[in-house]
Amino acid sequence: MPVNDTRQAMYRWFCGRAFVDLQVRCTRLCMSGVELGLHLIMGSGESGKWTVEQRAPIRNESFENEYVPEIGCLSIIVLGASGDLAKKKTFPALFHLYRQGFIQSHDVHIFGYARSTIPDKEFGSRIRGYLTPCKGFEQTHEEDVTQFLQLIKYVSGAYDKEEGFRLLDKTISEYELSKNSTEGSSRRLFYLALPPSVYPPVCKMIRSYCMNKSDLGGWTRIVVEKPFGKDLASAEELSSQIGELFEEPQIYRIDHYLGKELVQNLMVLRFANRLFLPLWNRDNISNIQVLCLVAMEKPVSLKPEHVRDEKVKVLQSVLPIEDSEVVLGQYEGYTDDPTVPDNSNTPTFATMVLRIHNERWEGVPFIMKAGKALNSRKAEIRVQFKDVPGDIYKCKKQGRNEFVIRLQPSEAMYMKLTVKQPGLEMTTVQSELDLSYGQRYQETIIPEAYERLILDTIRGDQQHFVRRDELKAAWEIFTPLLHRIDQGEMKPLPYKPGSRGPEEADKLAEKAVVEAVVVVSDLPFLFRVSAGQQWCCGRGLSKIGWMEVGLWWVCLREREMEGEREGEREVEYTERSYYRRGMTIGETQAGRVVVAATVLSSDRRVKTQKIVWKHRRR
Ligand SMILES: NC(=O)C1=CN([C@@H]2O[C@H](COP(=O)(O)OP(=O)(O)OC[C@H]3O[C@@H](n4cnc5c(N)ncnc54)[C@H](OP(=O)(O)O)[C@@H]3O)[C@@H](O)[C@H]2O)C=CC1
Ligand SMILES: O=C1O[C@H](COP(=O)(O)O)[C@@H](O)[C@H](O)[C@H]1O
Repeated sequence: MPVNDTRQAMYRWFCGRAFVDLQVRCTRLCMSGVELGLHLIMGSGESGKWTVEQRAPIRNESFENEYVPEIGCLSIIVLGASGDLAKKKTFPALFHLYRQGFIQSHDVHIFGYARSTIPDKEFGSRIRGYLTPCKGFEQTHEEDVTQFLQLIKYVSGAYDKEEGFRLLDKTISEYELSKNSTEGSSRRLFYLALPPSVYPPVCKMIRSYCMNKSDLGGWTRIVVEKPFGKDLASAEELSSQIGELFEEPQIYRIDHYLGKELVQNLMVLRFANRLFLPLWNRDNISNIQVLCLVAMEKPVSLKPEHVRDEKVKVLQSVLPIEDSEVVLGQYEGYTDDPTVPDNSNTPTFATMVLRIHNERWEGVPFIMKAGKALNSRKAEIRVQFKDVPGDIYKCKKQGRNEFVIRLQPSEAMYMKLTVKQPGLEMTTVQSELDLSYGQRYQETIIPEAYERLILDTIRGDQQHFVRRDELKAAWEIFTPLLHRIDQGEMKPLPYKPGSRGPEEADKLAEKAVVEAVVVVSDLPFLFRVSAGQQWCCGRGLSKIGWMEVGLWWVCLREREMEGEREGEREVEYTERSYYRRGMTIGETQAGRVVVAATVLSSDRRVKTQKIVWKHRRR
C-alpha cells in the first residue's frame, strides 16, 4: 500500500541501506618475527609502572568466517505461506539456497503454514512457477524444482489457536525424529511472511507450542518482515510484545534492501579503501543523495553488535526534520483507485533534506528522494564532492566529482572525474571510472537479497537486521513528520505519473546543494578570538573543538540570516564544542557575509548557551 511504502522508504533511508557490511582487516603487529597480535598497554595497580597485556591475536573477523556448521537438523517454517511474499520471494530464495547447496535435503525441511487449506501437491504447483533457474543450473532446473518441492510440507491452521500450532509442532517434531536429531539440538527458524497485525499472536503461539524442547546447541529464531509499526509508538508496542516472548538475539527484523549486493558493499568501500577514508567527510563532500545513509563511523570490529551500535549512533545524530526541507507529492490519478478516498492525503513521493549533527557531517545535506509512478525505477546513492579549490582547469562548469552507487537496476559503481580530453588540445571533459557488475562479474552469480539474508538467519548473523534500538531511533526521526502528514498539516503536491515528481522537490535539492556550496566557497573563515588574541583560518576548524559550533552556526543558519540583520539563538553544545568566553566569530574572505557571534558564557558542562549574532553583507 502506498502509505506503507512511503513510510517504509523513509524508514529504509535510515535503517537500511547505508549502514551495511564492513570488511576491514584488523591490524596485526608482527614483532620479532612472531605474530603477537595487538598489544594493549595498560596502567597497572602500581603507580608509575606499565604492564603489557598480551591478547590473543586479532583475527580477521570478516574473512575468517566464524560460522561453525551446526549439526542438528534445520526446520524452516514459513508462516503466511499462502501469501504474496512467500511465493515471490521467500520460497524462491530458499530454492536458490537449496540449489547452491546451502540447504541440504539430508538435514533441512521446510514447512508452510497458513489458514488456507492447501494440499501439499497443490501448494507445490502454486509456487513452482516462481522458482526461477539458478545461473549455471538451467539444464537440471525441472528436476531440481521437483526435489526441492519434496522438502516442503504444508500445514494449515489459524494464527491465534493452540491446535494449529500444536499440529505444526508435532509435524516438525516428527521430521526431527525421522532425522534422528537429538531433542534440543534441532534448529527452528520461523519466518513470519504475514501482516504485522498477526505478529503478536503468532509469536505467542510459537513461544508456547513450537520452541525447541531443550538447548543442546539448537535454537529457535524468528524473522519478522517490515513494516515494523507505523510510527514510534506502534513500533515500540510491537517491539515490547515480541520482546516479552523472545530475546533480541532470536529476533531478525528483515528489510531486504540490506541484503542487496551493493548495499552490502558499502562498508567495504568506505572502510577498506584508503582512497575514500580521508575523503568521506564534510571537508570534501558537498552533499549526498541517498536512499539511505552512508554516514556511520567505522565500527570497532565486524561483530554484528559493533556494526549495529554505529548505526544507532548516527541515527541519534540526525537533527529534527524541518518542514521547509520536505516536499511531498501525490501522483495525479492516485485517488482514482476505488480503494483510495477522494481526499486522501497520502504521499506517494517524498524528498527531504536530513542533517547529521556530528563532526563528520555537519553542514552536509543528505538529500533523500523516493516515490511511486516516477520516470525511472532505480535505487542509487550519489555522493557529490566539493569543487576543486583554485579551479585552474575550470572544472566547475563540467560538474563536480561524483561517486554513484547504483543498487538497482544493473548494479554498478561509477565515479565522475574530470580528465583531459584525448587529443592535441589541452581541454578537459568529464568522464567515468565505471564498474558495472554485469560486465565485470559476468560469471558471478549475484544472490538475491532474500537469499543472503535468510542464509544469515540460519548462520545467526544479525548484522544486516534491524536491532530494536535502531528501529526506535529511526522512528523517532520520522514520527513527528508522519504525524503532521496524518493530521493534514502537510499536504502532498500533485505530480504527473512518469515525471520526476513535483518540481519543488528539485528546487529543494538544488537549494540544499547551493547552501552547502556557499559554505565551501566562503572558506576560509577568519575567526577572531578576542579572549585568546588568536586568529585562525577556517580550513582546520573541525579539528578545533571550540570553533565547531560557530562554524556550524554560520553554515547552517545562513538561510535564516539572509532575512535578518541580527538575532539571538539557543545553541546546543556537543561535548566537543568547547567555547571560550567573549569570542567573536567569523569574517569571510570571500566577502559574502560577516558574522559576529558572541558566546555569553562558557562552561563545558552546560549543554545550551545563548549565542548572539550579527551580520552584514559587503
Ligand atoms: N509482498 C512483498 O513483496 C513484500 C511484503 N512485505 C511484508 O511481508 C508481509 C507479508 O506480505 P504479503 O505476503 O504480501 O502479504 P499477504 O497479504 O499476501 O499475506 C500473507 C498471508 O497472510 C494471511 N493474511 C492476510 N491477511 C491477513 C489478516 N488480516 N489476518 C490474518 N492473516 C492474514 C494470508 O494467509 P491465509 O489467509 O492463508 O492465512 C496471506 O496469504 C507483510 O508484512 C508485508 O508488509 C515486505 C516486503 C515485500
Ligand atoms: O519492500 C518493498 O520492496 C519492494 C521492492 O523491492 P525491490 O527489491 O524489487 O526493489 C516494493 O515493491 C514493496 O512495495 C516494498 O514493500
